[in-house]
Amino acid sequence: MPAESTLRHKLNKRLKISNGKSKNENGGNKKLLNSRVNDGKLEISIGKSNKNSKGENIKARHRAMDGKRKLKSNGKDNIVFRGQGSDEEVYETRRHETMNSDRKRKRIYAAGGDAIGRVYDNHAGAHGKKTLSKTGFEAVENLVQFSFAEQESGRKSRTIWDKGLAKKVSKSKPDSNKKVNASQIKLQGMSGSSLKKTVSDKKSFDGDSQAQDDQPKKKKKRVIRIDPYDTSNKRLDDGLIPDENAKEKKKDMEKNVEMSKNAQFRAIQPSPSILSFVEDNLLGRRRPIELRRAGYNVELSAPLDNIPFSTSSERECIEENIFRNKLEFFAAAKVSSSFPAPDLPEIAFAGRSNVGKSSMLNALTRQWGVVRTSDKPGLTQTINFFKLGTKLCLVDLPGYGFAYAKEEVKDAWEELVKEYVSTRVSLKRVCLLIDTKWGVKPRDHELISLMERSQTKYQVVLTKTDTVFPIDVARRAMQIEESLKANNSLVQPVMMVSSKSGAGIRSLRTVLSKIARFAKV
Ligand SMILES: Nc1nc2c(ncn2[C@@H]2O[C@H](COP(=O)(O)OP(=O)(O)OP(=O)(O)O)[C@@H](O)[C@H]2O)c(=O)[nH]1
Ligand SMILES: [Mg+2]
Repeated sequence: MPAESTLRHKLNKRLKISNGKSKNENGGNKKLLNSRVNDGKLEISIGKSNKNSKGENIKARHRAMDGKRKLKSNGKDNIVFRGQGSDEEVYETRRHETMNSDRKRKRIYAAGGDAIGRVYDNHAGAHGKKTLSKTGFEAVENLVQFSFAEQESGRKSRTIWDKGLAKKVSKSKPDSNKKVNASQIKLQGMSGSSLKKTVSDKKSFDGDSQAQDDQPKKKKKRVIRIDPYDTSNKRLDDGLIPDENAKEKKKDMEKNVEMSKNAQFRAIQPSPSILSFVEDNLLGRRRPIELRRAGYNVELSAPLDNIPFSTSSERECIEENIFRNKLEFFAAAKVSSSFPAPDLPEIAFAGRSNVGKSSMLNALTRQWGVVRTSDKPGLTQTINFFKLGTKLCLVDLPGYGFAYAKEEVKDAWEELVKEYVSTRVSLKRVCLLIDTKWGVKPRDHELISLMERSQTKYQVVLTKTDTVFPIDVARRAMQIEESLKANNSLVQPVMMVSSKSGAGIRSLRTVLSKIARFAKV
């Protein structure tokens, strides 16, 4: 072992060499201020002179040196070597038993090539005065050896002597100017978990030491930063924001469901027969120029029906004789007991309110104004019976679903309609009107299942086809045909009409006139 004076000299030299940064910051030099051997231990004082290079007094800051890079020691591993100045840092821990019991919290920071040996004993108290046990002294010696060895040889693996225990620590290329962050640290025999352990060990040690208890403990203030826009930790019943979020989410979900329904609808491939029917009858939204090119008079109220007005002479143009007859209202019923005698075959028009039932009667017979219509749902509130000549009766039913009427009144209409379609003996066909835009709704399904049960023949008629594109008319027809394929009472195919443009009306007349021709009461 080198003489005490030699070591003191070397350590002092190292402290001065390493002091570049501190000097810049504080204007003072760190050095071994004092040392003495006391009771087999070397006591050293490390600090800065109060004078800078110009000779002016400055306040010494003992712990300022590389303060950011402190590594806390613990009770067991009470000496830490820190290598700095190359692109890795080396930590060496010393066993607890190598230290005197009252010298447990010693740390040595060794700064690699520009090694800074710092040994301090918190127990010693005063700033600047550090005591070093003999073993600690050896550590300093080893540190000096290590630093010199590294500088001189520049080896790729370095050896640290620590009380006869040699440890090899792999080292990448030495670069004393490069700063090293903690992630680059290679620690032999000390994993992250053991690092954590050192902290807890330190705590337990603190608990044992009476001297440590005497010292006031510094509590770090925990700063909690709250992000005002982050509602992830908010309780649901905390306020309005989560509720609003929930509502928005619900809306989004509903929108997604709606979107997926739309996507499903757009994926429907109509059959060639439906597509050709749509084109032949000029169904769907069409531009006037298109109708003109096809030979229709766009000045007429329902140009595609090609019949200008509703005078009897003009009605002679209707292909089907039965629809040339005058349409006459003869009975209205609010209850089943008010139904007229079932003398004529009846064709009824059912569907949701405002779907266009009454308008269809007018369009079929070309007699505008006989059946009252309105854009306000719920106009027709009774079952209205109309004679068409002496061979057929057309029945206008009240609508179901949304209507401007009281719930109990609407329920009564619905019950009346259900009773009529399921019990009326003279009823030969129910035209179930479906708005092309909206398709079949749950109330429609209710009526369909009722007609299936009562084996009432029904015909699906898509209305208001002029409000959607031709392809969507075809898709809707295809969709309904597909969904109702299995129903026995359904009369195929699905009809498509527009009372406004007159599209498909002639085809519907043809279908219905056959019923009148062959039906027997
Ligand atoms: N664009 C368009 N509008 C139509 C068509 N058929 C009917 N309408 C309109 O739809 C509205 C309702 O027509 P109505 O015939 O009264 O309907 P409804 O099914 O009898 O209604 P309720 O009697 O309330 O059940 C009216 O404003 C009509 O002008 C159509 O083919 N195309
Ligand atoms: Mg009506």
